[in-house]
Amino acid sequence: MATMFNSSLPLSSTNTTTATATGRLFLPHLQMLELLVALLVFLVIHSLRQRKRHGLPMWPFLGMLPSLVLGLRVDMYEWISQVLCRQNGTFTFKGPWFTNLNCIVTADPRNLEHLLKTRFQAYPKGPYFRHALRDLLGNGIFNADDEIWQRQRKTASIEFHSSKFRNMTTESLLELVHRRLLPVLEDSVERSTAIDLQDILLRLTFDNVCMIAFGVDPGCLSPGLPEIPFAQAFEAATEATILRFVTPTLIWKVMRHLNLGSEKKLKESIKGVDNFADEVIRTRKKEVSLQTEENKLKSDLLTIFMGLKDEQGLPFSDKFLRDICVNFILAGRDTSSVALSWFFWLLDRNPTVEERILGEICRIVKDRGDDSESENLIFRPEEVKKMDYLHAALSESLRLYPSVPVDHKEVVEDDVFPDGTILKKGTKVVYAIYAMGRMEAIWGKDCREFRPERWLRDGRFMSESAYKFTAFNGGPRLCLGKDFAYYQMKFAAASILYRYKVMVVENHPVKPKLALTMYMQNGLKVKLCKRSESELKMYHNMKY
Ligand code: HEM
Repeated sequence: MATMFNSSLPLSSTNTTTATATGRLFLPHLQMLELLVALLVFLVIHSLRQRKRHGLPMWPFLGMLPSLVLGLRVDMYEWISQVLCRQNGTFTFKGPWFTNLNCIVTADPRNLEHLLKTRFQAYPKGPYFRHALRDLLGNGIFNADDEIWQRQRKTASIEFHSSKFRNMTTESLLELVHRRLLPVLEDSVERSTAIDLQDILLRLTFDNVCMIAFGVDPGCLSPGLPEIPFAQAFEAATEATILRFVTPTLIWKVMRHLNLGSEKKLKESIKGVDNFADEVIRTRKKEVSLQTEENKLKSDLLTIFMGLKDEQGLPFSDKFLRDICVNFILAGRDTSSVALSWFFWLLDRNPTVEERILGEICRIVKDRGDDSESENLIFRPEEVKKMDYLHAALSESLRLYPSVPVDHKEVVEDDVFPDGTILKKGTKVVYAIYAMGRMEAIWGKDCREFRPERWLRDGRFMSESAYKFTAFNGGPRLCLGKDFAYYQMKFAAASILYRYKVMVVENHPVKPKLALTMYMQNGLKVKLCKRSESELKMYHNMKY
């Protein structure tokens, strides 16, 4: 037993020695582990406590990126709106240390007025934005600052307000709506098929803006809805350009140098855009040199800028002419169509608003005093102007679903916002237009309701401050196409609504797409139902 016991002693002593040695070996590891856990707990608590001060948790190295990623997975615009509401309208976003994602995000009308008007010179688009868009937009109005921007703005502004230009825009729209849009819609009724209204409206405005900028009609909105190489190249070029905003600058620059991935696609699609522009410019130059009567009557932007001289008294280069036209196409190609898509979706959910719009249209038609057949009825410009309720409903739709959901600037010297936010030179400023439409502090308790009446006083449309309703930007860079866009949307909407009831296909998923313009991610699938004469008569007699 003793032997057994004794013999077990050395064994047990060996065990103890081994255990002690192992313990000694493990102890530092255990302490390390404890230390790491403690550090982690401290970091989590510290990061989450930062949420109170900054609006979002701040993680070491990653900054606020994890919250942004979560926001992207749900609904980015709603996520920004919630953070801004919590932070009283402004917060500082801190990206990971290795990126250039740091920026100040604001939805405070006082700050908007400050950066868009009062201190306009201190808040240009800035080099970050300009570099990312340079390959596609060159030195065009949308992408220019200072004198280059000012000269284009002045010339284009004079043109946009001339009666010759206004006539051209209204006539080209009338042609497109009556010869192309309505037949395509009628065809869907006859065949009883659902259509993607967003796609059709995008085609309409693309053709329209090309007629305004280049004086040519690419024919996207034609029977059979053909694929047009220029439109496809333009679409691909904008999509590839947007990717630059989510890729670290150094990486997309290397990709461009090596002609890889999205940068390769961008190069190819820009070539497609340039080929089309070069051909149009060459042909127009020939026509201008022949001085034909038809040419003298042309009032598209290309023809107008061709007749002008630069500051040295020389004609503008072909590259500059191309930049001017491409920028206008980008500015006007999808903003109105996307706004109209959200508008028709909102009408589907708010039938009383639709009824009031129809009541207004029918009263205006009744005032004509003639027996215009509803099928062939063409709204006159003075009638479109009288449609105050429709104007209010479109503004309300843009308040909730602005075509440009966020915009941005870069401050060129140290500054302080009216709300006290301190900005260092070079800071990027994002103004959250979508969030502004959903702030109780700006629009009141019913800010999330679709209520066109908020825009009316005694039945007449009353505009809001451009720093509160920022869908068209404000200050010196206010959207140049604003008046035309309202005319275009009102004319197209009234022409459709007067003829058809637009019904969104049941269970069609509607959500915004993450892009520079707020498209509907899955388009807008609708079925149209023709309105009968008796239904229209009922609206003729409606009191509202
Ligand atoms: C619902 C329709 C529209 C909306 C919501 C809208 C909105 C805007 C916004 C937010 C900007 C400022 C963009 C920025 O500077 O970053 C802008 C600028 C501009 N828009 Fe519009 N737009 C619309 C339609 C149009 C149309 C149809 C045209 C032309 C035919 C047009 C021409 C322009 C131009 C040229 C600029 C640049 C102005 C400048 O920088 O001086 N827009 N628009």
